[in-house]
Amino acid sequence: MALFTLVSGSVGVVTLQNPPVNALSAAVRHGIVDMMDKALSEPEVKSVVICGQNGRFCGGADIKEFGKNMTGPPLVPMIHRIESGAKPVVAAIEGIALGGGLELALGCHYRIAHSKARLGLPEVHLGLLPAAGGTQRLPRLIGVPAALELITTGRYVTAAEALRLGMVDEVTDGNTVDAAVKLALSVAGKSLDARRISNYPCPQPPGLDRFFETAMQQVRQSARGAMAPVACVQALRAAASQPYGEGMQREKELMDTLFHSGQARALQYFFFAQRAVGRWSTPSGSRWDSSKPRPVHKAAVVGLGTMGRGITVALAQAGLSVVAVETHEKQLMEARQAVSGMLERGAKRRGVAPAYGKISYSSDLLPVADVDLVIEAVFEDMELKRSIFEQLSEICKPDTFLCTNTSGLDIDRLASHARNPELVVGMHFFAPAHVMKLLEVVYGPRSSPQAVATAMLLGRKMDKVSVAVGNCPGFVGNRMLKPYLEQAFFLLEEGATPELVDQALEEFGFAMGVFRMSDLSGLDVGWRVRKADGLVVAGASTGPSARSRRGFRYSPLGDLLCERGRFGQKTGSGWYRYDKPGGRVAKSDPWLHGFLEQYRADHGLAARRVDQQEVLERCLYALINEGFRILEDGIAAGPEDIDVIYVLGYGWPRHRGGPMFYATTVGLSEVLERLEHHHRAHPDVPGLQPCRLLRKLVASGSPPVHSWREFIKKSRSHL
Ligand SMILES: C[C@H](O)[C@H](C)C(=O)SCCNC(=O)CCNC(=O)[C@H](O)C(C)(C)COP(=O)([O-])OP(=O)([O-])OC[C@H]1O[C@@H](n2cnc3c(N)ncnc32)[C@H](O)[C@@H]1OP(=O)([O-])[O-]
Repeated sequence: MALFTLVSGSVGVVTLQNPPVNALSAAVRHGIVDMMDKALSEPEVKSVVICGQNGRFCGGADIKEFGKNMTGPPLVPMIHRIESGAKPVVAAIEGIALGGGLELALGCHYRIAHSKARLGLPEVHLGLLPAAGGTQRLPRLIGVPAALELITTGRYVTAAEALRLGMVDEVTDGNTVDAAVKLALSVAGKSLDARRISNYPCPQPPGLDRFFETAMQQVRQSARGAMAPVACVQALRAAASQPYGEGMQREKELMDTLFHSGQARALQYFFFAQRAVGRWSTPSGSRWDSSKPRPVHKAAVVGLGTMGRGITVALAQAGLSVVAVETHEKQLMEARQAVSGMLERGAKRRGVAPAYGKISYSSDLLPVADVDLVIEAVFEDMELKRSIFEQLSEICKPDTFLCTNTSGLDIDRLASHARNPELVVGMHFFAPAHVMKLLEVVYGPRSSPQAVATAMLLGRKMDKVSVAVGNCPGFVGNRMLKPYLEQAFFLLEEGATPELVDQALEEFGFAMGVFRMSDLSGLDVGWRVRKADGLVVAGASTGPSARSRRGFRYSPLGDLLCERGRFGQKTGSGWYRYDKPGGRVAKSDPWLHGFLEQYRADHGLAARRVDQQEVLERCLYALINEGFRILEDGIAAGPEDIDVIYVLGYGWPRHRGGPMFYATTVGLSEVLERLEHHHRAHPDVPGLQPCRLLRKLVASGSPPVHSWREFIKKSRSHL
């Protein structure tokens, strides 16, 4: 819908009305066309202002309409009508002008933005490109290099940067609509020839061909198989080398290749999945809309190792007062310096002052007595964490929330060492904690709905995407990682190499394959967990028991490397070798290949050819299968929770939607059939035995992913 009002005697104000973001739904497009017709035809109207209701200009095309038959007036002619009209049109940009919303503004003759507004063309994040003239008008307005960067990254710019780029004509701190009306009054009757962007020549970057070759190379490399960024470069190429009309035709052709693509569906699923996880629920019935969070103004972080430092920075950047505690004086000094550096760099990136004053440091726990919430981030050891929780229970206020950053230890066991177990939840951050968007909020059977709600809201305040998950070993992310890693080890035993496995996973879209990732995070991390689980037998022999644990297949390959001090990048060698300890560039290691051959010989294993398809099936389907078990156990409420965790925390390629969504693109019956195939070949590997929920979904005709939450609720009693 759109509203028309006449103000100051001669300015027609067209207001978009579609809360919460005034998306350009069919109804809104109808409204704009009708109100513009009215404004352009009524003689007393000399100029027009377009604005959005509720202090938001427009969030772009209505993404909810994409999967359906699109009706209503198309955007391109609607915007062309505004641009070619005889009366000046001013866009009053408050809050947001994104995607089709910015394209609408680019069709106007003038743009005024409020100083807090954000502008951008984020279509690439939805697997699309700006298809309402954005790829043709923006480069004509701000130049090809700047337009290319904004459109291929989809990043938002502040009003200040938009002014610097020439994207807007004015920025105001006051009432934007009033300022726009004032401008509209001042330009009424003036010629618009120089204000119609589509008539502008597109400035050519020097060495046009070279420029676009380089751009395409860089975009292909960072896209890792995503189609939309590549199409964006092609559309901008057309803008730089063809007349506007032909460029628009090219933009349409490219959009047609993207709009119905699997990648676009995956990325739009992921857009809504990130919003769905905020509507959390637990098997015990606690829910996001019935659990009232308690405000957290002052927090404490106990343990200032790598994670503790990142969490401290994220809290301070979110505006909280933080007490940062580290009992080792030397570590406290180093942490203080590191935190200051991180604050400074973060502040520079965001154009704000560093929040040094928000943090106070202490070498003992006493100063945490008055905080609202504590996040414990000490070394991953149950005994150490138990003593910290007991001390905190003595020192803290009775209603202080006690949270732990453990990446897999039993939350409820820790809660039993707290005075008020109901105030204990896990807040599992991902390294680097001040950068990674994901937060697993882990509730135990005794965690109160208010504790979960408070941690979820605090995560959002720290600009994280919080996902509520149940308590079990490894929670969701690390629990699914176990069968994924296990299969990778087994494939090495059967003849694969780390290079082959990693290449398959990286071509699938992961930033790093499983073995390069292990070298980065440190092989000793997994080794410690396997030791704690009683799986490691030092100096494993060559007999059959060496490759079996509790009756199931086990590969000691990772343990054997750790026993040789090969922890990965930090020691200069792991699955790959590096120039020096801490080196980042992985190189094939002849020693490792020799070691694998000897290992196979020692265990009577015959190497065979392993192809990329098998790598994907064994590693990804085992991970997905564990995802179904997690849904069956109620540890995650829905597939969106798992997919958001894997994309934001474990590098699953976003343009594949996440593990559970990906299973639907392959086809659940295909995933089931392949798991059965591999389980027949490896009956001693429970990770390959298809989960009952998967069988049930296939038996029910593989219902669409968005219906699984209800399906699981209904069938939980039978599972
Ligand atoms: C032709 C043209 O070239 C092409 C093809 C396009 O234009 S493609 C479209 C391009 N536009 C975008 O990519 C912008 C996407 N939106 C955002 O980035 C953010 O939403 C936001 C605008 C910065 C607000 O953030 P927020 O944190 O304040 O609230 P929220 O929770 O995110 O959103 C609040 C509610 O609004 C819903 N919503 C937001 N944007 C929407 C949109 N464009 N269409 C439909 N619904 C939308 C969202 O699902 C949520 O719903 P619910 O969960 O409550 O039911």
